[in-house]
Amino acid sequence: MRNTVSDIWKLYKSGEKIACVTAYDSTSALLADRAGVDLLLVGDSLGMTVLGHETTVPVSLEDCLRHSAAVVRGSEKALVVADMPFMSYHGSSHEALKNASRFMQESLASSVKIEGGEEVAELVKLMVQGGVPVMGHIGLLPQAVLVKGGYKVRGRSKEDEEQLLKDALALQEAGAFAIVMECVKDDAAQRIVSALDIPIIGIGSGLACDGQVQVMHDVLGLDPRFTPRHARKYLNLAEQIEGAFGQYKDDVKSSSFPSNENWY
Ligand SMILES: Nc1nc(=O)c2c([nH]1)NC[C@@H]1CN(c3ccc(C(=O)N[C@@H](CCC(=O)O)C(=O)O)cc3)CN21
Ligand SMILES: CC(C)C(=O)C(=O)O
Ligand SMILES: [Mg+2]
Repeated sequence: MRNTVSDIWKLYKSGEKIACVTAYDSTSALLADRAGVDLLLVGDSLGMTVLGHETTVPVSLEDCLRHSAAVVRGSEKALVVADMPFMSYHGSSHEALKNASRFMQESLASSVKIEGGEEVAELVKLMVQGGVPVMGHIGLLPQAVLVKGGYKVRGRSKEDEEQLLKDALALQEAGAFAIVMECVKDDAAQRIVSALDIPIIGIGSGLACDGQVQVMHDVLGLDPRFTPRHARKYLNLAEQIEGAFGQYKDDVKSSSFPSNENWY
């Protein structure tokens, strides 16, 4: 039986850390699921990691729906959270709710995630009332990269720390089942985690968080172009894959592939 928000709360209440990684396709979802990862996030980071965009801004609703469906098909146990992409929850609450329901009904995701704090709390409340489990996302908000002028660590000033705490409390009050907290300075992060009664899943926000989320490509060392400081590379897949492709290419060129067990 697939994890529900209750299973995630059980982990939180027992003090067991929640392990979350992004997934974008059914094969990697299957592997992370078998490894026992609690929660799979179909991040709109797929725009950068999979589709080759420079930011997550060009990612469409259709992109996210298709990849979410693939992750659901590949996994059995993990709770699947689908990121709602840029501007898919800003027009009107009517449109936002309609878009959220497509993740639940077409992709069969178990929940959605939206970026923002106080400003999206009312919308979170409406989604939860409609039966959509919602994960919040505070701190560094990649969808705001163009208005912020870059990716900046949050919680460096006292005012910013207060705002982040207000945002977290507003999301909790609105009924979010958990919150991703991205790139928030460690002391601000600790304060927010202590003040909240729902799991805070950190990325680049220190050890106090109730769980951690990382981008799959960063964990696997799959993208030779970029790895943020907050990631730990458990493999250097980029190097291994490039090596394997090179050997394959050489074998084709030299006619050492295929051999008789490879033909019919
Ligand atoms: N592969 C990948 N991993 C991610 O974690 C990730 C994505 N892509 N794409 C979407 C967002 C963007 N993220 C980012 C992007 C840049 C920084 C970055 O440049 N950080 C600086 C610190 C900046 C500061 O000090 O204010 C660093 O040095 O790592 C961090 C997170 C996190 N997300
Ligand atoms: C980095 C995580 C939290 C995310 O939102 C994504 O992968 O899109
Ligand atoms: Mg995202």
